[in-house]
Amino acid sequence: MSTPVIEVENLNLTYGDFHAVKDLTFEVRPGELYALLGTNGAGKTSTLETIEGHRTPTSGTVRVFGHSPGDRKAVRPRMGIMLQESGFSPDLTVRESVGLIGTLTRRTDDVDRVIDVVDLTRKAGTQVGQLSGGEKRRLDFATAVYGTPELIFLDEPTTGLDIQSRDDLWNAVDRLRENGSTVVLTTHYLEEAQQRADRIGLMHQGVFHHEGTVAELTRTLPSVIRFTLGGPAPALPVQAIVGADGSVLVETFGLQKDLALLLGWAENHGVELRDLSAGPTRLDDVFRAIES
Ligand SMILES: Nc1ncnc2c1ncn2[C@@H]1O[C@H](COP(=O)(O)OP(=O)(O)OP(=O)(O)O)[C@@H](O)[C@H]1O
Repeated sequence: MSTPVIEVENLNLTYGDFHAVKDLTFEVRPGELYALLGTNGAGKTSTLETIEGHRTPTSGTVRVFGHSPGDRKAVRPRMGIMLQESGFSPDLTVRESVGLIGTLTRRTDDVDRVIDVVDLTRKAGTQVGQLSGGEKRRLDFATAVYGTPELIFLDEPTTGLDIQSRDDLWNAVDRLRENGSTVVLTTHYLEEAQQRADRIGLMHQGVFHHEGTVAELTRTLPSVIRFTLGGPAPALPVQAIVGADGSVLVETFGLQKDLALLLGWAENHGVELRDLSAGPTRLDDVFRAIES
């Protein structure tokens, strides 16, 4: 098996008396998209900052490409970090800011190519202070694109982006992955993680509540069928929770069988199942199960 890009072993981080990350162990493999998710204050940022070399572990070890993250020369040029706020100077233009990424990371790329990938060509001469929120976010993304780094950190990359910009960003991420980049993602948009992550580490209060593929995470929970009844209807053929507004929720470990029963019942009685949806448990439900 190939060497992991990131290896975290028994990582502990404390702030004074507060134990923020507790004996965390995981690895990220080459080419993977790994999503680090969790409740507020779970310890995701603390963990990422340690991997990025900005924070020293209280105990435990972290290796990136087999090196300590503190070994800046060996590690820094190989990783692109899109923070929630990159802190580009408001007085610099987009082109000057993108050029700075090359200087800081010691990676090489064509500045105009990068500006084109993040769709800021029309704003290349505009000062950062005059960009909209979404345009600033796209400029932040340039830090991950510049020089096609082998390892990319995306910290809530799509927050504040409209749908078109979001799709563009994910297309650009797909291209980086085709070039072999490994991606570590944090997001509060669980659908994005569910659709794109190879594996997910779900943190809560400093430890992993779950770790594995999306399928592994959701397998332990029942599938869900939802629909709404427009009016009075005969007794349902399966166990369900029926709301006062006619909304129906069926939780089942036999999705195909129960769905067939419901469709047959609706057909026989001429009942319309409005807004019908059926599928495996979503990550949102896994989160709700943790928090409750
Ligand atoms: N510098 C610090 N000093 C003291 N406590 C801190 C410090 N940084 C973080 N913490 C605490 O450590 C815990 C983990 O914080 P962290 O920012 O890693 O969580 P997170 O999972 O990124 O949360 P969120 O989703 O809310 O951003 C929190 O309870 C936070 O209050």
